[in-house]
Amino acid sequence: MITDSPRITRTDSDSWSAIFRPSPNESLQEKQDRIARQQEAARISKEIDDAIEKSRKQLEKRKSAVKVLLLGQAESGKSTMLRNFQLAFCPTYFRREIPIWKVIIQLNLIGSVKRLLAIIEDELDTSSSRSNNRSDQPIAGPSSRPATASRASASPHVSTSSLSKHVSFDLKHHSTDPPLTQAHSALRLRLLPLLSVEINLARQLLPEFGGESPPLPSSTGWTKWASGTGDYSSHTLLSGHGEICVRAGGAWKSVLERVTGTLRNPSDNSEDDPPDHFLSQPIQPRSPSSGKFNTRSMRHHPSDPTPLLEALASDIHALWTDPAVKALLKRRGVQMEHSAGFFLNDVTRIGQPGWRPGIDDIVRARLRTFGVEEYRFSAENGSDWYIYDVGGSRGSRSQWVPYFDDVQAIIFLAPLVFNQMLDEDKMINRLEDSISLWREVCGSSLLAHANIILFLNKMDILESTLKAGVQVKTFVPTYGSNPNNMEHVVRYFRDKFRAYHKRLSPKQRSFFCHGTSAIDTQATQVVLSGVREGILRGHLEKLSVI
Ligand SMILES: Nc1nc2c(ncn2[C@@H]2O[C@H](COP(=O)(O)OP(=O)(O)OP(=O)(O)O)[C@@H](O)[C@H]2O)c(=O)[nH]1
Ligand SMILES: [Mg+2]
Repeated sequence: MITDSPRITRTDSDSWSAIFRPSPNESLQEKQDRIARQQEAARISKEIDDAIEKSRKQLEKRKSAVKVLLLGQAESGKSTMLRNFQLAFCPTYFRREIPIWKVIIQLNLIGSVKRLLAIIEDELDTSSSRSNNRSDQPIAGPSSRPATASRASASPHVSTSSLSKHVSFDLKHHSTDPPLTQAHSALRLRLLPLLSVEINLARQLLPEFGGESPPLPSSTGWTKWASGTGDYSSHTLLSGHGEICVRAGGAWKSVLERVTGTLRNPSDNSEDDPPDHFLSQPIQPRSPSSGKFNTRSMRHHPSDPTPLLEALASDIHALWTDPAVKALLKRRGVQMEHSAGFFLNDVTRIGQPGWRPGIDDIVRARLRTFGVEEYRFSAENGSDWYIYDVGGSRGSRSQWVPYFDDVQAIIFLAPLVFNQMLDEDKMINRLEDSISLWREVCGSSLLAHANIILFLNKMDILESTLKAGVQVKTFVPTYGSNPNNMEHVVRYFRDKFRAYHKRLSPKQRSFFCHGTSAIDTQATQVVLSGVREGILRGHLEKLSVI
């Protein structure tokens, strides 16, 4: 049956050696050609052997590397924590990405303007249909139409379930509220070009521009530019977040590098930055004038939002600080300051020529993750780290499972935002969702071998919420009459998380918990330093190295 195999092998090898066998009457030129062919074949063969050896070594290295998974609901701060890792593990890489973050922040700002304009337009439409026969001044007065508020945190009336599910707003008319006027309408028109810039950039980023839902994350690739409605074709002002989404891969970075004129050749080693050091000191951003990304001297790419933002910064500022707009937002229960990627208060600074984001800006930027992004860091002690950043929205969670396999540690981010609802389901309280996700992660048999480290994130938001007098018991009836202060609230929820961890873990494991504020990079680096040591120690113990 298989008797002809040796014959095939012999024939192959014969024809192979025949290529290099000198012909009986070989001329000098033919001899030189033959030797050159032989040398080239040997070179290619060695290259293949080297490549095989390299991937074998890489596989070995990967097997012994530390793998950490960042888990948590959308907006829990996973990617922000990753940026803190980058700052600590590889500041050079972090610094190189500053121009990219500049565009993201600019787009976050444009997203907020877009949201503001949508609310104003809605108000103008409502009032013009109401007062068709009235004079033009004022063109809009107070209206009681509820806005499409993204975050439910103001004056809530809540239901009675364990954590509140139903929130409505106190929408009172105030006849003393300043009305919208023609001036607002004019301002709105002046700001419209910002939307074109956004659309232009989306065209750069999205071959599937105008597509529907975010693309599947399994293949590497493209960024999804999502507005609240997913309608990019229209220049009308739409409601919704205008939130930027990226899909795992990294091609989106090249697009933004092109737009910012900072696209570098991967083989370019002319970087004058010092090499990365594991957990080095936080870096200071370069001053605008010293950096090679100085925008003043640069000719802008047509999709670069910088020139338009520089030109319109004062208009945006005027709109944002306008008393009539403030009153309108208040009436509609919209608290934009609490939205992720909120930069309206910084518009004057961002609109200054040559502005370059600092670390504090970058950790406040919002870029939604789809799929799973893998990041590799090399520690100065020789250990290799793989950190996986996942998309946390409810629809993305099934994609986490393949990464559970050989992960050593999970950093689970649970923001104690007891008075906020999920973006993807406004009926579900964020903290309630975090707790049920925590229960699933703790109880997963696939993760039985992994250490789970809980970061109670967004401590700064908890603090300001409690300071504002928002009562936990309003949203979490079981909190009862416990004191409404940081110490008691944190302890209450930490104990809740700890109890589930103990009860649901398939086998006994230690409970690690830290209160964090991922936008406070200095404090976070101290936490990460301790966490890194702990993870590495556990990992080495498992490998029986120590
Ligand atoms: N105030 C405050 N904001 C935070 C904190 N951590 C993260 N944020 C902000 O919250 C927003 C969302 O954070 P991300 O890191 O993008 O959230 P994520 O968990 O990666 O979300 P997905 O990618 O959708 O899964 C960003 O604008 C961050 O700047 C924090 O501790 N305090
Ligand atoms: Mg993310």
